[in-house]
Amino acid sequence: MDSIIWENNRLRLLDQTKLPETIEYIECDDYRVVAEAIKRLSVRGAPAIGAAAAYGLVVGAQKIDSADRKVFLERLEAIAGELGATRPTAVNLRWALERMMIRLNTADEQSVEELYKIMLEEAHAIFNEDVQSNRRMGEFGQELLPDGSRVLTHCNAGALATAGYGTALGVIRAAKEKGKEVSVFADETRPLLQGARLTSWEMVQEGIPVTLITDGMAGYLMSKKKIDCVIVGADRITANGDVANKIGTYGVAVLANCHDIPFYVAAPLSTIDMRLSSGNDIPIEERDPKEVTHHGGQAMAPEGVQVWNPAFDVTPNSLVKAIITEMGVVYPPYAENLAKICNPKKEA
Ligand SMILES: CSC[C@@H](O)[C@@H](O)C(=O)COP(=O)(O)O
Repeated sequence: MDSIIWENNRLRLLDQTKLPETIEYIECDDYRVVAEAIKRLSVRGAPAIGAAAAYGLVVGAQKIDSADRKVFLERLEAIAGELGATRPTAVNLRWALERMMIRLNTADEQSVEELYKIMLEEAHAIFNEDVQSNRRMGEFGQELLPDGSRVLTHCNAGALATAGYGTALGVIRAAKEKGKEVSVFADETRPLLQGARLTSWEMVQEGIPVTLITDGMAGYLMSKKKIDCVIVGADRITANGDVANKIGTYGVAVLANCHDIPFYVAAPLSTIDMRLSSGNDIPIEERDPKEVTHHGGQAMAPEGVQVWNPAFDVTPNSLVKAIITEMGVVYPPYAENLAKICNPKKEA
């Protein structure tokens, strides 16, 4: 199921908040609609919000009524600022918008029509490269999964969270495509249930055996020796290999390490933020307390209760067995080995 569609010069985003019950697309005829879709998690997952924002900028350009290059670029800069402010943790959002603006600002082309064409090409490139990266990650990552592997995953790092195919779930799909029998345990992922609503849905669609558990069951599941490895995606990986991902990931990593189970992270280079030296520097989004106190419009907690609702946590590099990227599987020491793939020239 495509979550981001560009067709006839229009952007459509699958409304993931409605899954698995309803398949409904949001018609994005204004960049503000895209910004709102990112904020409310209609489109979500680090690479997906990067690609959606790149197309969102193109949607924004369609309504700029000036043929003056300078004015056009200034307005786009402001739109990029608004799109980029929607969610702070996933670095792919900023990465995609910066890439778009750099391409535009360094273009030799002068007319606004030409610039529009260039930005559309760049958005398509961001989208297509993400699909290719996921496939390559799948190729590399599936080698870590022996036949018969039982894999635990957290949140949703599948096709829905990317331009297509998936990061963590892409590795599992690739193993299946190689003829291996793989089965998945999916944490439901409180509070917004991306694991229950999206991961288990994607796995059912793919014909990959999946068992849904509540987040609190992961430790007991591991103690019963039912898990061979954990694979999750990431929203941001810092230069030292610390990993920000959906809240609850850190707990899963601690449990996996206690049970001697390898904990893998699958993420494209666009998720690696070499500007930050450690996970302490990652901005962690805090969301509406209602996401914790309410479910399906019904209260699950007394009115007035205090709530803390960070959407992500940081897993320290010491708990991460390997990071699966489109450039290969990276092992510790991460500071050294991530630098080699992210800044190949500097390191050569
Ligand atoms: C391939 S996506 C990896 C992560 O973006 C994913 O695990 C995650 O944490 C998504 O969080 P979300 O809040 O649903 O956008």
